[in-house]
Amino acid sequence: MSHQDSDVVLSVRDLSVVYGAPAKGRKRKSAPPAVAVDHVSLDLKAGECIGLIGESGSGKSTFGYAIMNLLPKPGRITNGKIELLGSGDLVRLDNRRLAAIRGKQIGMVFQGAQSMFNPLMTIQDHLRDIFRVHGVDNQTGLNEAKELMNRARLDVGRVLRSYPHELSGGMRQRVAIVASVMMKPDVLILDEPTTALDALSQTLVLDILRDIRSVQSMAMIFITHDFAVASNIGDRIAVMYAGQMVEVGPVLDVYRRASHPYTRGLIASVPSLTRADGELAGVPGQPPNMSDLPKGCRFADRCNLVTEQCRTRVPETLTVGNEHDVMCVRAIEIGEEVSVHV
Ligand SMILES: Nc1ncnc2c1ncn2[C@@H]1O[C@H](COP(=O)(O)OP(=O)(O)OP(=O)(O)O)[C@@H](O)[C@H]1O
Repeated sequence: MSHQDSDVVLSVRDLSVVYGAPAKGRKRKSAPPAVAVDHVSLDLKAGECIGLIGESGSGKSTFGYAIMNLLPKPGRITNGKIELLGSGDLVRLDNRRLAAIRGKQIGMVFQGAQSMFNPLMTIQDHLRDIFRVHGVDNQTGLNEAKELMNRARLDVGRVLRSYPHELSGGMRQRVAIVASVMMKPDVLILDEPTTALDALSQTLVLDILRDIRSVQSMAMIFITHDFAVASNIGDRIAVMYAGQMVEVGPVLDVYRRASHPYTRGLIASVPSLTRADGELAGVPGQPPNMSDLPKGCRFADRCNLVTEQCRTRVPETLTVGNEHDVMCVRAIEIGEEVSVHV
């Protein structure tokens, strides 16, 4: 899903990620490899925020880790390109070059970012490490960090002296954000940065991200399973289902004219996203097994608009509006029907 644009900072083309070792010889005893991200393309423009949503297991985190070229084993990129403006194809860079780019040109705040901290080091020690890796003078770096901490409503003096366990989860998350934007990356990937936080801390983190974006131009991919959060922070929404990007478009367009039945289900699930049994309220059923995918559309078994051809034909991506792309054979009629009702 892509629209060539001159101000694109990150261009992902046809990216596939598999968990599992490649087959050796004819007989395979281990489980077949699971395709977690399957031929996904996405362009991120300078300064924009894409809210990337989807159920657990849809491949959102894998997509984020793959962009950083930091996949946990046995994950591996089997296809595609990740072009970062000015740095080339990240898939093909060596580790030394990647280490220099990570943090400086492209940053990531991980799911449960608290684990990024060494319990034996103060926050100031952590920051010093970052300055050292990127060759930044200690005092200059510290001044920059202090300003960002103020923006993140953190008590600078106390936080710098503290060990990670002395801070609350929300404070650690805010420090993680400060640490990841300190080098002013062009792109920041945030993997569920608000999931483990209470409602107040969630709102604060979203406000802080907005505030930081207003002073330093930075494109973001904000991964979440929550449509409301994605539409609150995002300029565009990207919806992943079973390793594929099934709908991408500007927030308002997707909201008003959701054209994939899965996206419609996600919207119908807001605000009570999941039921007690873990199913999405608006989308009954479970995603397919990623090691044994169906032949046609991956959503067919859960789709209330399924037709015979959906079970045999892999859907193409259709453009239903300006920068609004949908992977469903019925996207155009579904979009028209929805817009009549809003
Ligand atoms: N380290 C791993 N080893 C094997 N399979 C994995 C590994 N990590 C993820 N997977 C598989 O890849 C698929 C995508 O997982 P991923 O964590 O990227 O999804 P997600 O949308 O980020 O889910 P969540 O919202 O729960 O984080 C799933 O089928 C998952 O089981």
